[in-house]
Amino acid sequence: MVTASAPGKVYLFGEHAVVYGEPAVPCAIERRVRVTATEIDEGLRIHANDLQLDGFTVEYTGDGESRPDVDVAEPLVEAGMGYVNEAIAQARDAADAPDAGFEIFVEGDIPLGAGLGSSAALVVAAIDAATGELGVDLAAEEIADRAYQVEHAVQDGQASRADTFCSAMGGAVRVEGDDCRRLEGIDNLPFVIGYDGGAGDTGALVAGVRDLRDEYGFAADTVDAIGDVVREGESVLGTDDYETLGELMDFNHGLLSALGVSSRSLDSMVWAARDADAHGAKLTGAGGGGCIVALDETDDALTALKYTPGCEDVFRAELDTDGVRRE
Ligand SMILES: Nc1ncnc2c1ncn2[C@@H]1O[C@H](COP(=O)(O)OP(=O)(O)O)[C@@H](O)[C@H]1O
Ligand SMILES: C[C@@](O)(CCOP(=O)(O)O)CC(=O)O
Ligand SMILES: [Mg+2]
Repeated sequence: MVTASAPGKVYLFGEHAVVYGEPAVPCAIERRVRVTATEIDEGLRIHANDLQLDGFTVEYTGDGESRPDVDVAEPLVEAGMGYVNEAIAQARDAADAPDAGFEIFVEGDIPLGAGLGSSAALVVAAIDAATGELGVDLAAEEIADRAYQVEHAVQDGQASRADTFCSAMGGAVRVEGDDCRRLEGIDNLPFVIGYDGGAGDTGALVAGVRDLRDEYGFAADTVDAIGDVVREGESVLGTDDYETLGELMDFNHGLLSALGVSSRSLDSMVWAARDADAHGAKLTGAGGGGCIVALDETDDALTALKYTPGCEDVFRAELDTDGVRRE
């Protein structure tokens, strides 16, 4: 039995545009998904108690034939199970053990579908735990690469390497196309997260931006402009110039909003944080619903968000310098 864990992340800058080759800077946070893998004779048995479909907790045998005993639409079940199935396929491939069976337990403290990268953390931890159980130790870079293949497959062929690289390596990272690197010397940034209790469908939101970009030249320009914001932000990263960082986060949110991926509750949390004099605030991840990230070293944004209608939870997120690790 091997247990591995991997962190979630917030995007300081650059989500969505990173799918089209612009740079992005995600930062790993101290919230994790833990996966325990035990080799069994055959098949795949998954216990994912955090995964609630219409109020049911799901347990199922991922052998391609049986399905959860719940009355929900097949596509929902497939979407929910796709990450673990594909991660285990990667682990079998990496360990050259195509027939290895697994019992998998998943649990974590990252809200699902909320822009904090729970999918990447799940896939990274699952690949490490399952290969570890088969006696194979993959380098973090290889886990990142295999986890990217999984997100790419599950998100219908549209994904960047950002979430999976960040989760595997930890810390603040910079991703531009296939060029992935860790950023050294980044101190803990004063991140405050607001969570509306909702979720967005990453695949559908990414597809929406792609369609806008195909239809309108100015939407393509908006994606390019996000890249410009990231490049500008990089020049002050690692300094204590939170004023400029915050201003650029605000700009980044405006551009994401123009691309149609914000929502009323995300906007109202962003404005609550700004009204409380946070340096800046933006949605994080795919959007549609879920989380915003604000930059504020005081308790003002935290307190304001606590009293913001539509904000269900608010917490500080510490930068996690550890990526994937065995527990
Ligand atoms: N703890 C978990 N247990 C089971 N499935 C999980 C868990 N964490 C994440 N997932 C999978 O990842 C999906 C969320 O991924 P995604 O839509 O990309 O949002 P995000 O990565 O921002 O959380 C969930 O719907 C579920 O399929
Ligand atoms: C929108 C995107 O840039 C980030 C998605 O992040 P999350 O799954 O919403 O945490 C997609 C991607 O990079 O693959
Ligand atoms: Mg995700």
